[in-house]
Amino acid sequence: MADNDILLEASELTRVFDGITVLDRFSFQLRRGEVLGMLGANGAGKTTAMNMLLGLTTPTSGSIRAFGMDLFKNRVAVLQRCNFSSAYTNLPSNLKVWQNLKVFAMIYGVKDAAKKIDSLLELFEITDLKKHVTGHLSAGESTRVNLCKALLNDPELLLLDEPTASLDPDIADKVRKTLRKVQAERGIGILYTSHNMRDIEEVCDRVIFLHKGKVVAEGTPSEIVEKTQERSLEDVFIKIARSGDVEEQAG
Ligand SMILES: Nc1ncnc2c1ncn2[C@@H]1O[C@H](COP(=O)(O)OP(=O)(O)OP(=O)(O)O)[C@@H](O)[C@H]1O
Repeated sequence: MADNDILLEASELTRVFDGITVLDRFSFQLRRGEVLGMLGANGAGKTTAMNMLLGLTTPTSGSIRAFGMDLFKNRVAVLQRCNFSSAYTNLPSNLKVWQNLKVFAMIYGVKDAAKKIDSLLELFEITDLKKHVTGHLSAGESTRVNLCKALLNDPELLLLDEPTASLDPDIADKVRKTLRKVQAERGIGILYTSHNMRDIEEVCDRVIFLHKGKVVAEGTPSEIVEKTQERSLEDVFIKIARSGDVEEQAG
């Protein structure tokens, strides 16, 4: 595979907080056009890893390369080509939805921002929320506004932290399909966390399971289920969360 197919590469990322290792030699590669799921129980280290990949937390050791560049030495150049959305981060609450998106569009230097904002609101079926005050939105509405924000700069690399966490099943289904469509059309690489295994099976090409900061299983969702001889990805998740590992069965 050509090196420029690798959008993001974490090598031996380790983070120690107060003497406790919360990320332990975590390595992975994310390729252009791939959706990689990062799974693990509460406290497994996913948010710590996401924060490092956004340049917000420094690793105790290890390195991150994005688009072939060292993240910490080329933070601005890297972050211009990325974006991020989380169910748990809020946009400024006093602005209307379009004002918020306009501010981000200006920060990102988006050309023809009004048209871009309208097309993204339409994509996530929230055009009717354009003039609503952001702080008055429901959790699911504000999640979709956040996703609009995350696509404003046409990122090549997208970090999504539980993007469907607050969505009802109908909207979650639509959002998954929309994300998959946009991702396939534009060849975006996505790192995706979720506690919803349906989400993961539908959206992710490949997954990594973290337990106490260590990678304990890796592969396509169906490969992992087959190798571990569990009944479903959800069963694999529960097994790892409770016993810390899954045995891979031979043959
Ligand atoms: N700044 C910090 N100082 C000390 N400990 C921290 C800090 N940030 C995270 N931790 C610890 O690191 C571990 C991993 O936390 P992290 O938030 O990365 O887990 P997570 O996999 O995202 O969990 P969840 O699914 O609950 O969001 C936890 O035990 C947490 O308490």
